[in-house]
Amino acid sequence: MANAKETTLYITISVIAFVIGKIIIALLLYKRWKRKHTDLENGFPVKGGGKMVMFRSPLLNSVSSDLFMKKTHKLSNKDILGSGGFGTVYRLTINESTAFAVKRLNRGDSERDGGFHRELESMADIKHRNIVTLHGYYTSPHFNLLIYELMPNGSLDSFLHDKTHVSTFVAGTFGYLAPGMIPLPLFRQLHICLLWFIIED
Ligand SMILES: Nc1ncnc2c1ncn2[C@@H]1O[C@H](COP(=O)(O)OP(=O)(O)OP(=O)(O)O)[C@@H](O)[C@H]1O
Repeated sequence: MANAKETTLYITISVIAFVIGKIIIALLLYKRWKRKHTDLENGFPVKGGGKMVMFRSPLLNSVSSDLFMKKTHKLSNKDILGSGGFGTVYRLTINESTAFAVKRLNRGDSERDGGFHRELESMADIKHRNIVTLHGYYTSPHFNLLIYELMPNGSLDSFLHDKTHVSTFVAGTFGYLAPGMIPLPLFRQLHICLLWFIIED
């Protein structure tokens, strides 16, 4: 009788220990999943654990890195300005008078990391009024950011190839001609001249 009681006790204790063990494992797995899920909300880790470097830029230095990162975490698809070969560019608005273009490059493979370093090296060395200014960068285990001056009118490429812009440009430059009347080769020549002026300047 005593043996039966002892056996029941052992079985009960084992079952309780097994259930508690399972609950602890489930809680740990849930915590891990939740952290991962929250981290990647909007594609930007909430706790980046990264390093932000601001170049001697009065504009970026006027913004604290905490505020900058807080705003960065709120970026979503509606802030996307465009995408390139290596990453996505977002409009980051700090306040009514301050905004940046932030290029996000995901990490994970050497090609992407290499792209970030190449762009950083080349852009950090260049300072020209016709070339967009790199204000700083942010690097973290999940992604890198390049912080650029915002070009509110978009890229030269979209200006030259987007039909709406072309029509506006043509109509503005040759007001006496209807947009559709400019022959393409002439426009191509203007295109080349414009680029030549920019490079020569
Ligand atoms: N400083 C900026 N201000 C405003 N829009 C920008 C800025 N930089 C990039 N963009 C927008 O984001 C798009 C993607 O830019 P990004 O530099 O990533 O690519 P790309 O230069 O077109 O190509 P690649 O990455 O292959 O060099 C551009 O076409 C442009 O519309």
